[in-house]
Amino acid sequence: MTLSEYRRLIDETDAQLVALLNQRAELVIAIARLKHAQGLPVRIPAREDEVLTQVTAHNTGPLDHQAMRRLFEQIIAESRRLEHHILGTSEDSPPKS
Ligand SMILES: C=C(O[C@@H]1C=C(C(=O)O)C=C[C@H]1O)C(=O)O
Repeated sequence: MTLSEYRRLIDETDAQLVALLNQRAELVIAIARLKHAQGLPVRIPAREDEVLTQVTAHNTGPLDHQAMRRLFEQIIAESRRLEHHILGTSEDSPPKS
């Protein structure tokens, strides 16, 4: 395959990643509203650990577990940011009652 053909495949893969990340973000928004209604905080460290454990369990490379973990730590951080944006809260404040 040529360089431009590989780059075309990268572009298509990136488009799929963008769609999947936004699909995940829609789920995060739904969860944010449910947690807010139940008086739960945005950040649930035990759940974040579970997500990261599952991600590395599914990972078969060539990205190593640490690389995948760093990527998902960033995704989770952006998810929390989105939740706060949707709820009108800040990272430092406790959940609104
Ligand atoms: C989406 C949630 O909210 C936060 C974001 C998480 C994520 O992006 O996976 C996990 C836990 C929470 O800190 C959740 O509680 O499930």
